[in-house]
Amino acid sequence: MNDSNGIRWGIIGCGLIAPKFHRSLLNTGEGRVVAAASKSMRRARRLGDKTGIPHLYDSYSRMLEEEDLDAVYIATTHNVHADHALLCLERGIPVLVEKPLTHHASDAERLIRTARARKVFAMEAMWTRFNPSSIRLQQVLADGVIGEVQHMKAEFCVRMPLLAPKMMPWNRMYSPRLAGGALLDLGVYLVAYARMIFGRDPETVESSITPAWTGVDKTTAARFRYPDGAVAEWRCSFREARPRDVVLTGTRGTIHVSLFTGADQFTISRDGEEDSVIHCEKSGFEHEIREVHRDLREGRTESERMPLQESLEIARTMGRVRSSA
Ligand SMILES: NC(=O)C1=CN([C@@H]2O[C@H](COP(=O)(O)OP(=O)(O)OC[C@H]3O[C@@H](n4cnc5c(N)ncnc54)[C@H](OP(=O)(O)O)[C@@H]3O)[C@@H](O)[C@H]2O)C=CC1
Ligand SMILES: O=C1CO[C@H](CO)[C@@H](O)[C@@H]1O
Repeated sequence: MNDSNGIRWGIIGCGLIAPKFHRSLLNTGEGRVVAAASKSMRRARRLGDKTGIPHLYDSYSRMLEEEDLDAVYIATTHNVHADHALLCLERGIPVLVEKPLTHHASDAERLIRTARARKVFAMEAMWTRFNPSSIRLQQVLADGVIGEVQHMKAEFCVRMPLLAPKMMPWNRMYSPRLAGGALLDLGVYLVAYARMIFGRDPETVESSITPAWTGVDKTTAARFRYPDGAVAEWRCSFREARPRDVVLTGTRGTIHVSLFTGADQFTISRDGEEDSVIHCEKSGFEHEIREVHRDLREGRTESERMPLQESLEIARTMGRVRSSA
């Protein structure tokens, strides 16, 4: 499936995140990006100049036809993730699809049906789940260090200007056409986090949404209730620069986790004890990329840590957040 230089990746979508994926892949030492495609040759060349990716295309399909790729990283806007993943899956090419897997749950169903029918690997790039700190946190929770988790409070805020970046006609973040908005861009991490912590879908969903003038949400807040009485409350926003934290409260203590900045550690607090800081290996895309490589080498068509069914449930829960506001 790969040559002596490792797994051969292609990239669809030559925007901001593409060079980070390229760099992280090189850091794994397990593969390289051999081709990248954009709707615009100018954007493809700009990425090529930055990264040295050898083959650049202004057509996604032409790249898929002409290149011998082991996997494709889908890094386009949320509205077209499903279409671009399907372009690959229908040709039998595995995909790592940037979050959120799709805009609507119905598109996720379509994508998953095709991946399963063709027996081709597909995964949502929920990279935070593969960070060593997330894996360690799950072990700590499973060991009952803070007892049963009763409450999750999470915020992910990133201040986003409404101005269009130079190369784009309109900033994707605020565009309804491109499936922008804080929920799809940031809130998806928190919905996925709640799914990881509580291991199931919420029984009830309450939400409130503050729209930007463009129509997409600039802030979304929600409360999830679970059948055993546990509650997850979270908020995501393009209006504020911070916070980006999670606090888990269990029957025997609390855990503070930083999302993104400082995500390499978490702090456990228990009554009558000194706080203990658990330090973990550095976070980054490298962990999810290595996991994809392992899955591909071992012939799996889904990730055990980020299965497609879970991505579908996350997409459905985001639909419930939108409809309950
Ligand atoms: N994991 C992480 O930490 C991050 C993940 N992401 C995710 O990665 C994906 C891409 O994000 P990012 O790179 O920031 O996005 P960009 O705004 O940089 O755009 C990515 C690509 O989408 C297409 N696109 C963007 N704007 C427009 C437009 N106005 N009209 C038509 N096409 C457009 C272009 O594709 P083309 O070049 O093919 O024409 C562009 O290269 C998203 O799913 C996002 O959520 C983003 C940032 C961080
Ligand atoms: O996934 C993401 C992580 O954080 C970014 C901001 O810093 C977001 O915009 C992005 O889509």
